[in-house]
Amino acid sequence: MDLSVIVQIVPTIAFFIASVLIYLTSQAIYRLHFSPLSSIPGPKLAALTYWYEFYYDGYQGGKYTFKIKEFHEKHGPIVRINPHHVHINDINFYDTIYAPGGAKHLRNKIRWLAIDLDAMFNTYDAALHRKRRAAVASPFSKQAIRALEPAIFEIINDSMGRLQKLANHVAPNLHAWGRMFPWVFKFIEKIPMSVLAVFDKRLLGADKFDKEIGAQIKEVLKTDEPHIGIKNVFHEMRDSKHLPTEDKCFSYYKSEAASFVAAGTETTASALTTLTYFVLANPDILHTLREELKTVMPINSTELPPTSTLENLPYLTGVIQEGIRLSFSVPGRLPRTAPDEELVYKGYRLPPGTVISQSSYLLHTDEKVFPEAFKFKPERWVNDTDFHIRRHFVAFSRGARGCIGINLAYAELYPAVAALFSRFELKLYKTSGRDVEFASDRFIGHKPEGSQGGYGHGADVLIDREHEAQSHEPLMRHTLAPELLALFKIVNNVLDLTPLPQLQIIHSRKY
Ligand code: HEM
Repeated sequence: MDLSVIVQIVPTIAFFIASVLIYLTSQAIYRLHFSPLSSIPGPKLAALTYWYEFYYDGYQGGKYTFKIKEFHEKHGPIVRINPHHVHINDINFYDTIYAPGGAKHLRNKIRWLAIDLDAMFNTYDAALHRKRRAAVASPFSKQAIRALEPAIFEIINDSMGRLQKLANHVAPNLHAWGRMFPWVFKFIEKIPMSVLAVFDKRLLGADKFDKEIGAQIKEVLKTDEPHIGIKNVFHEMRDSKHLPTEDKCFSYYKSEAASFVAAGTETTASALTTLTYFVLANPDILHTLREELKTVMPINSTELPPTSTLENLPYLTGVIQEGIRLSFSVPGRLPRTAPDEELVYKGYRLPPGTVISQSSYLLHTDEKVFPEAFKFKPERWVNDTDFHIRRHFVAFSRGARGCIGINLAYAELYPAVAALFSRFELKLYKTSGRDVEFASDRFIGHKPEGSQGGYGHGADVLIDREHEAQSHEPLMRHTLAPELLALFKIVNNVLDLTPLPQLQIIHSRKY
């Protein structure tokens, strides 16, 4: 290059570098010394740059939640975890953030979350969210879910029957590649599933789901007339007076269906597999559970008592609560902002717009509330007569953005657990506590790399018949949860679609 050109561009480059340095230095000084959050305790590096959070969550893979726990141990109940985000670990301040009355506090973008469907879950505008949620509130109400009980039982009985039948057959153990590369979904969303299925036969299930769901939606969209008879969620949305007209379309319904599948399967399934592991790993727990179940249902019977009866069983309730608590389905920060309000926590002023969160992982492993927190102890719920630990239980979050599927989750779990442990004698096979351990927070809690849960969603619980360890082929790769969602007619065949936790039954016999 001509020397005169170099002489000309050097000052420009120097100016550019100097400007960047001045900008970064002034930003650093501001963040550390002048930001309204500068007095909040926490590591200086976290206050200085987002790269700190990214290092743990992006580079190390979902590890920041564990680091945040360490920050709290060192700095107390309030810490600054990035330049604009304050994390609090105090149940007494939980409702102030999440359930302040109405939808005053907005959900902030969940960092590193790959899925960005235009559905209720990802709606950040409070007014729009209210309308979208109101449109589906009724089918998720306790009353509506109760009305589905016969259908839920039918599906559970069907699943148990298939479990029995499948016990002597061998099925392939599929590993969806989406497990390893969740971001791929961002791209594949744009490509028709039928095209993708040509390249990966494992996506044939997804293609089938895509077509079925598409056909259902088209059918619903054929007319504007209110639906008579049993409604599915699409009828509910179409007939809703709350849902904005522009949402009453094919693409929105499809996004919402995908969001329900994502939010409703992995979470419930993870609770079911986690509790299955712990119950089978602890013969005393299994024994106590069965003894209690015997009081309301004959062993070996396909008749299930009403869910309301099962809900009154204290030990079964304890088993389910511990399963949900220790599955760490949604373990991390659920960021909120208070756009028009200054919040004050223990004298620390958090100006309007500050991103604030708490994490269920921290609250659910607080030794003062849950002694021996990582142990599966159903009795802690039985003895919770003063509702002390129930008050600290936030697996479903709270408030206007709390889980809409909570009633469905319990309506699935109670009869499923009752049926599973009263009808089958099961034994763990090649499964240890590590396979259900929470190792990485990717919005959904993931299991350790190399475990049965894989470095991805959910956990596999391998179950074996007591004395027949010679043939250990996995026979079943799903939990009941996805099937139960079919009740809403939004999912017909998700079993081969999603990288779901696998309940692999080697063999089972009647108990
Ligand atoms: C054990 C099972 C489940 C757990 C632990 C769980 C947990 C959660 C949590 C923590 C949230 C976020 C709330 C927030 O940001 O404050 C959430 C939201 C949501 N859940 Fe669940 N969930 C479960 C089952 C289900 C089921 C069965 C469905 C049924 C489709 C479902 C559908 C949803 C939806 C649609 C949202 C978004 C709500 C909104 O943005 O208004 N969940 N869930």
